[in-house]
Amino acid sequence: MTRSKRKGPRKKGRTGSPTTNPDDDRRDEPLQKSDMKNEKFDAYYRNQLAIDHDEWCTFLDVCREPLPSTFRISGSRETAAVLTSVVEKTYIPHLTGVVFEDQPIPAPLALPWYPNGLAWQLNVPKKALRRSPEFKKFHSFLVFETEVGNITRQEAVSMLPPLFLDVKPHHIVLDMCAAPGSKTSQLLESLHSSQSILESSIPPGLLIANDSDYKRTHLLIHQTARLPSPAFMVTNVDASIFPTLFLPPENTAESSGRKTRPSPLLFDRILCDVPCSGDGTIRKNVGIWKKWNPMDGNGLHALQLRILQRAMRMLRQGGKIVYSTCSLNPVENEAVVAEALRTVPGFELVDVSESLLPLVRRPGLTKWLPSVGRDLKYFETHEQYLASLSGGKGTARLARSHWPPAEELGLERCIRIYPHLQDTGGFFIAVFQHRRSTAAPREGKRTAEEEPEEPDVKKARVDEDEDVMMASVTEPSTSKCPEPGSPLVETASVQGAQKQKQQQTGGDYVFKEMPYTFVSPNDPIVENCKQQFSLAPDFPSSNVLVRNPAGEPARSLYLTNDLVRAVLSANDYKRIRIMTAGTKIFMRQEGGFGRREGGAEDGAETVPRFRLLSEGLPVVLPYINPKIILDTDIPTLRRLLETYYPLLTAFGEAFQRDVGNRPSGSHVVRFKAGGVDGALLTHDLVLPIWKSTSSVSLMIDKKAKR
Ligand SMILES: C[S@@+](CC[C@H](N)C(=O)[O-])C[C@H]1O[C@@H](n2cnc3c(N)ncnc32)[C@H](O)[C@@H]1O
Repeated sequence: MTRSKRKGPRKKGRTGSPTTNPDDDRRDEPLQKSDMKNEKFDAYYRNQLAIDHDEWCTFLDVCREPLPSTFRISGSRETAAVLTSVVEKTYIPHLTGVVFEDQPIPAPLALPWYPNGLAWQLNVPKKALRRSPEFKKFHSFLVFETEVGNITRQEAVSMLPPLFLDVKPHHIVLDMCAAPGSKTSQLLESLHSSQSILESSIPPGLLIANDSDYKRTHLLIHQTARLPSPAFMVTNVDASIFPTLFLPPENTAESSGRKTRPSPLLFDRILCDVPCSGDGTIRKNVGIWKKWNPMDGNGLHALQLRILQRAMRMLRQGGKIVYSTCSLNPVENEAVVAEALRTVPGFELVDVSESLLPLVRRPGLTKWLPSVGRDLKYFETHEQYLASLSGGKGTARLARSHWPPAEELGLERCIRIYPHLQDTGGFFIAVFQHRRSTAAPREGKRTAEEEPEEPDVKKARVDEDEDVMMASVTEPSTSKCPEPGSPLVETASVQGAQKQKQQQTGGDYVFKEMPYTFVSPNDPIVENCKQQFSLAPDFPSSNVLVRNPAGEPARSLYLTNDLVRAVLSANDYKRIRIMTAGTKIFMRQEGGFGRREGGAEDGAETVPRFRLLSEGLPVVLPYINPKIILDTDIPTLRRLLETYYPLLTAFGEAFQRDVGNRPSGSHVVRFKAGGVDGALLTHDLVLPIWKSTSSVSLMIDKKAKR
């Protein structure tokens, strides 16, 4: 066995991460193929997965092979189309038939089930990728486009849940266990699917991405930063007790001016990509070969179930939930799905056998046998298991729901992806639909009768308490995945429950983030920004917010859409533990003061100057008066990219004149598409600049400049 020479303590867990996620980019230490075996894994799954001996051998062989790299073209629709065509027409012809060190190297392959050819698989040894002249060039292209956010590395199976969720721009979406955010990014792209390369049309819908791990919410924020969205929020709560969110009371004609009660917010789409034992990632996390134990999955069942049940109670009628894991274990998959269907009425599994057709899959299991202990003791029924515990008196670790249900629930509609089917990791997906009641709901309007069984907060609490009790016999005291092979923490999760309660009641419990506060629409700074950029009268000034309790525009101004505004104004930020909301659009320029329009002529009435941020520009652009945008060309862009603060005199006459006529401060420039001296701009590029007395600077970050 090959071991690294690293001394000192081993990394905690399979990946050192609190959970397993196919997209966590850490791999275990290398392991020889001959060491890739685990008798328990073999014995447990050989009979569970309903595949014959030969196929099981192929399954294991593929598990011993490294996982191919996969990536998704993820920019706006136009960028994606341009890049796909570049890959197909420019790179693929050069990468076909390449031989490296006498080995034929396969060309990149479009994943046949991913819509519009936007996802690719690369089965190339690292050495060839870095050293073969053909692949080296392609590698640089991938690295560059990944840096600027047009390409996202993501495991093939991890791309599936968002596809099955089918998010539209008007949907209200919750991603319950979202960090580090690969699927969140995909959901965000769907929410913004109608946006073009230059302008974001603010989607009417909403995406809340949540994770209970505070540190990991920062990964989530970082990962989603390349698609700034006024329709996006990040929260940091335990998904199994995700608080009911409210919308403000409406003053409608029907209520004849009377204030109605706040209404609970129901979701159209919910993703439950729950923490799991992660043995489907064995090709990448080879340490699983050494540490695998069925108790890892047994211990997570209760938490997974509570997260799914909570999602079901927050879904509107007609809405969809995708439940997914990267585990092969039926106890974490079909057993959770079955118990959720049994306990929350009104739901069914969607038959997705005709969706994403080229995807090779296996149906969900209807029979399985849970196993207990390090020596894999199997029990046909829960009763037998209970009887085995010191004459029936021991503490139960497994619940009845670990075993298959007695009733027919359509579990074969679940999807199992095995590594050997199409050279991927292992994965599990179930798509739930909340059945509509016979009183058909009207599209886009959520009325009381459309609400699922449980918008009643009091009832939800009772159910949650029951679930917490159930968790006490089955669940590790932490909500994170146990280290594979580690003994389960079998004590009651009383502390966990107390912590959750504190969190639910908004107690001060370590939540130190600043609140978002809406700025008065007539605030002089907002007014000044509006005047400076000639913003159209319909610019949503009432959706501008800042991050401090006083609502003081001291540093940054953020913009949300109406729905995010509604959620922020009707819910205590501490109760829902808001990490971010909306998009940063303007930022105070240090040392800059401007005279307020209509103020005293002598300049006595001044306000701090704010500049437009590049990440906020696509959101603000539709409101900017086109007349104030400075049109220029590629040589100007080149000069601005090459030099940090080029003097005005360094530019062509026209640009010098146009900029020279403007006051110093923040401005917007459009670089027209076209080609000059071998440089080609395939589309117009609109970017912010800062003009000082004698120089101009492009206000984008270093990475983007590169
Ligand atoms: C499988 S990972 C999610 C991967 C993510 N969906 C993606 O695509 O990048 C599971 C996540 O659940 C989080 N988690 C664990 N317990 C949780 C809980 N009770 N509530 C919310 N999140 C939880 C973990 O911190 C982890 O980030």
